[in-house]
Amino acid sequence: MANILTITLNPALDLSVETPALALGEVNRTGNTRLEPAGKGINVARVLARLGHSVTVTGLLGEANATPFERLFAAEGLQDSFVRVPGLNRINVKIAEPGGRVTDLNGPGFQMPEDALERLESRLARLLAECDAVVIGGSLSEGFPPAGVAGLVQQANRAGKPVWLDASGEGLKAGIEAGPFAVKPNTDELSGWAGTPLNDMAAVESAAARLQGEGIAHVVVSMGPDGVLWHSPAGTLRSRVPPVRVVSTVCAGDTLLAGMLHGVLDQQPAETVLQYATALSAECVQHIGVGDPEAPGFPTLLQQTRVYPWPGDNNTGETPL
Ligand SMILES: Nc1ncnc2c1ncn2[C@@H]1O[C@H](COP(=O)(O)OP(=O)(O)OP(=O)(O)O)[C@@H](O)[C@H]1O
Ligand SMILES: O=P(O)(O)OC[C@@]1(O)O[C@H](CO)[C@@H](O)[C@@H]1O
Repeated sequence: MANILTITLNPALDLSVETPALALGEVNRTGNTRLEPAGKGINVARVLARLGHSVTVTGLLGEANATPFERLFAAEGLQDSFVRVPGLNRINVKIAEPGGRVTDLNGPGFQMPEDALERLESRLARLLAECDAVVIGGSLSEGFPPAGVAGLVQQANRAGKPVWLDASGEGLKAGIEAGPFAVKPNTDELSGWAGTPLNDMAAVESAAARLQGEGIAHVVVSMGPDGVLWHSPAGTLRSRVPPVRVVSTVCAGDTLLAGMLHGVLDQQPAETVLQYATALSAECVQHIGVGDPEAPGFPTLLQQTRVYPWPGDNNTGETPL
């Protein structure tokens, strides 16, 4: 198993709320609610640890409400190497309605202190020497320069460590220019990068190919209920998820990324990698929180997840392997 470093620049406490159909402007009586330390890099770390990897979490962590994060890291066996900064980590609200509609209310996060990036870079100098791969996930806290993401990617590249990037907006653009090993945009993020709407598979495919043309080995496009399109050096594959009862799609992209990284590091056949990671993300959407490879229903989901070469023999991509 591998040593993996995940970087979260803007952690969050996720307040997940399951509610009957939301009535805006009314008092809504909710069902299950949960407050849990999160943020993309931390979510990815939790899945990787469940898959047996040794994981160090770093980035910037607001010290004013760090305690629940520290408890989670201890409980999940994650090595805590976060740089503490003054202020509060944001609270992100996730409203999950019947039928699987999720509304995210994501806050801006703490104001980044001037010396924080430098402190993080010097922390990374040591951490990079000890890891096999790096994940950079999520948005940037207030004042964090997008060029800082590029700097982190370059630092990892210089250390010879593959970077898996799951950012958005300007952070994603800057990170891509620095040449990560892999990126995992969802369709909206890919569309933002490409500067064009992606209304069908042909448009998604062509934007993903352009992105890979920037010198990125692996482009993993997550397409919600439409599965995944994966451009790798070995070719292009598409996966489709089995029908599942969706409770919350939050963390599905992080679970997918963790599953992909797990399989690629393990040098498994590409079809196996994508099938496993897609099935794990489908497991994730059936409950609040990250995907669970030990869930009783997971073997069935794995069996039902289809992987196809893209485009397929008949140019529809629908020929199962
Ligand atoms: N409604 C759904 N039904 C089944 N599987 C789903 C559904 N939504 C997402 N998934 C699975 O999870 C993967 C990741 O989902 P998505 O594309 O929504 O990621 P994301 O937007 O990055 O998510 P997040 O940022 O909340 O982690 C999809 O590629 C798919 O395999
Ligand atoms: O605001 P960002 O950093 O883009 O996304 C943050 C976030 O929505 O991503 C995770 C799900 O992927 C959640 O745990 C968290 O609240």
